Amino acid sequence: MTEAVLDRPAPGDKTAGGDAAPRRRDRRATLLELSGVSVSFDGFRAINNLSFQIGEPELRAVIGPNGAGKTTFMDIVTGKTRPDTGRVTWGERNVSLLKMSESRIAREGIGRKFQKPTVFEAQTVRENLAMALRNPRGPLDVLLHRKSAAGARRIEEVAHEIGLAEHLPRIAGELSHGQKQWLEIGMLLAQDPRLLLVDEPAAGMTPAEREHTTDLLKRLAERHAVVVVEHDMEFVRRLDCKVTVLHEGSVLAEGSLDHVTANPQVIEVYLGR
Ligand SMILES: Nc1ncnc2c1ncn2[C@@H]1O[C@H](COP(=O)(O)OP(=O)(O)OP(=O)(O)O)[C@@H](O)[C@H]1O
Repeated sequence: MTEAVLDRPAPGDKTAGGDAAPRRRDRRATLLELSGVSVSFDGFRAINNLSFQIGEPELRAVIGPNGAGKTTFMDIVTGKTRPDTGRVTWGERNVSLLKMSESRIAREGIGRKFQKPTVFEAQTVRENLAMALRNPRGPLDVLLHRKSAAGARRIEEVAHEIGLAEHLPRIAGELSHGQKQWLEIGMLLAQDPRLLLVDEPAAGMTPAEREHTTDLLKRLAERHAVVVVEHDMEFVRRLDCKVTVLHEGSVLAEGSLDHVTANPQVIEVYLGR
């Protein structure tokens, strides 16, 4: 299935009437699709006939009260939890993720960032990014040499993207909480993911760090599918993207934040307890 999107013109695009004018872009293809997915833990249905899709590129916020199934959704997509029923398909060829191991799913291009940063504290920012690089080793030294030069370039690129280009020689343990979060996002980027699942990126950040994180996620979503699970509505508002509200393991509402927060059922779920 595809969906039409509005986008900014590409650099150098003279057909769209100037830099500020949005234009209709190629239709966005579905990258990930969950269909009729259910999973129970000891008879309790944590995910209940869940169906939804993520396009590429796209920025999507997934919200919902405690216990709505947000973490379990990510566990299913990354292969940590296997659903009892339903389909989870991926990419142009709609391959099923359900039979793949967690490491195979990661190699397919699905990266997950947990809430708590897990960078290697004793290593430098550069070393952290180097360890994360997707770096298949071939038998020929000459090729290895070329790869390491390319790797160094890629590290610079990623560091620039996450705003840590000036911090590459620093020990990761000395970074601020926000910088560690960006480094970890960079470590995901180093593996060239197509889909990034990001769990509560704004938690514990200063206002300035939150702003940087908003900008970073929005920029990443120009080229990747980015799914942000977040409790903080102000942060979600700033992401300015489509929102999926989960409740009791199903989609309760979907659309802009204004649209979903005007939904009486959503209000009931959030405030009626
Ligand atoms: N391994 C498990 N065993 C038993 N119950 C589980 C397991 N994992 C999740 N659950 C239950 O499934 C439901 C959904 O949990 P989940 O962690 O996905 O919700 P969530 O939306 O991420 O919540 P929160 O916002 O609090 O993190 C909860 O009721 C939880 O207690």
